[in-house]
Amino acid sequence: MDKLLITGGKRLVGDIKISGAKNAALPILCAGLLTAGDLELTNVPLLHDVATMLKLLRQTGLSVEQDGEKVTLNGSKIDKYEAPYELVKTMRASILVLGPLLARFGEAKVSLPGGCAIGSRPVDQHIKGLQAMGAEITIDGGYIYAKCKKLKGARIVTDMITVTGTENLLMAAVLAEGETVLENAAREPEVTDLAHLLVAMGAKIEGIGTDRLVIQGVAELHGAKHDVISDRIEAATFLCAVAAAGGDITIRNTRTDIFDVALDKLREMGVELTVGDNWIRAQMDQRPKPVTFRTTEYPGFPTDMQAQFMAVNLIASGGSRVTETIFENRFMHVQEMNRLGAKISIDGNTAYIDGVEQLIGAPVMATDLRASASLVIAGLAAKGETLVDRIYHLDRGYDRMEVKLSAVGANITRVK
Ligand SMILES: CC(=O)N[C@H]1[C@@H](OP(=O)(O)OP(=O)(O)OC[C@H]2O[C@@H](n3ccc(=O)[nH]c3=O)[C@H](O)[C@@H]2O)O[C@H](CO)[C@@H](O)[C@@H]1O
Ligand SMILES: C=C(OP(=O)(O)O)C(=O)O
Repeated sequence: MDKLLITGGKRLVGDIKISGAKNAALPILCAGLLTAGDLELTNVPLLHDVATMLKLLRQTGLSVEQDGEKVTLNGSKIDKYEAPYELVKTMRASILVLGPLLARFGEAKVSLPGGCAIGSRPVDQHIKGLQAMGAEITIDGGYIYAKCKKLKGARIVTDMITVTGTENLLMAAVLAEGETVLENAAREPEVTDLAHLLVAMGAKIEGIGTDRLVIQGVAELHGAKHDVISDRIEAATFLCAVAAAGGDITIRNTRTDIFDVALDKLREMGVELTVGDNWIRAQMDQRPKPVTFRTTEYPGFPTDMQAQFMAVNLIASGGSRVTETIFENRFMHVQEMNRLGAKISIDGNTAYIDGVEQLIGAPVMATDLRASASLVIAGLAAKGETLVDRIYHLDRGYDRMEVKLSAVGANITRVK
């Protein structure tokens, strides 16, 4: 099993190119199920989750051609409407085939994703929405069986804001008969990116970027070309790395308008930011100042950046509070951080961090994707060697993180 060996204490200097967003690429690849035409996608990140999604989509009969970050899909020969447990268990986003398969082919059999390290993560809202559109849904043997000759538009109010729930229902609604209104829709930039692709395929969607999406179903969708939005979570992760380790880096191929809250927090930490049209320069030459925050849905502070910002707080010049409101178990990194000499205590969904002057390297274990990233950041700031185990979590969502970090001067290598 691969591990990352980090010798901390190096300043980070240079340029890093940000990849396409995992959380946009995954639903967008599933949109290939909605049309018999060609979808030509660029800026598709080279991630394990993308490879898993392509494997899953190939099993349905979808044709996939991949040339680096360019992926062309053709859905004219799909004849299997299933997502098996073996693939779904490794990637929850597999649930995103449910809406498109049901909408275009009238049936789908998708394994229930189950929980994961960060929480129980039910998909009841996906099911409730599809039922409102007329789908007959049964659960048997760990699988969701969904049937409906033709989905019908409906007004759907989800109990909470759900990102993949909104995406699944959006992809179902574009081929449903009549009007669907999705109230309480997620506004994450990745949802918006999917909506723009669907419009390019001929879908009729109003309210893109708001919490009320109004969709007029169309009989069929055609092919389209689309450049996947850049990954704001990857971008923020590297900015946190420089906040913790110090240095002067410029991230490129990034959007600068979709993570204001994170940029504000970085400034509060003492990072000097210069923002261009598609780049951000971050300079840090002081001990970080502590920042207190609570995670919420977009445009609030993203749960997917919680662990990385906590990693910077570990060495801040004072105390901070981090409150997680989206997932019930997203503090698995805390015990590992404490092994590096951090001082964190947890009370309910709030972590209290007492900044220490210096972390000391140690072997640590990654428990989920962003926890892994946070341990890498802590390792870059720590004195001595940190060995991060179970980095298959990291590879799910970061394109060769150690290569990008080495290129800006980090002492980090992948070991077997
Ligand atoms: C592939 C992808 O895009 N993953 C992102 C997506 O996950 P995902 O779409 O799974 O997360 P959701 O937005 O659905 O989850 C938000 C909250 O709603 C709950 N919930 C959700 C659906 C449902 O049917 N019932 C229910 O109770 C969840 O357990 C969680 O507590 O959004 C999360 C929140 O920004 C991010 O951390 C993930 O990186
Ligand atoms: C939680 C995440 O992803 P997923 O929903 O794919 O598990 C994440 O990207 O941090």
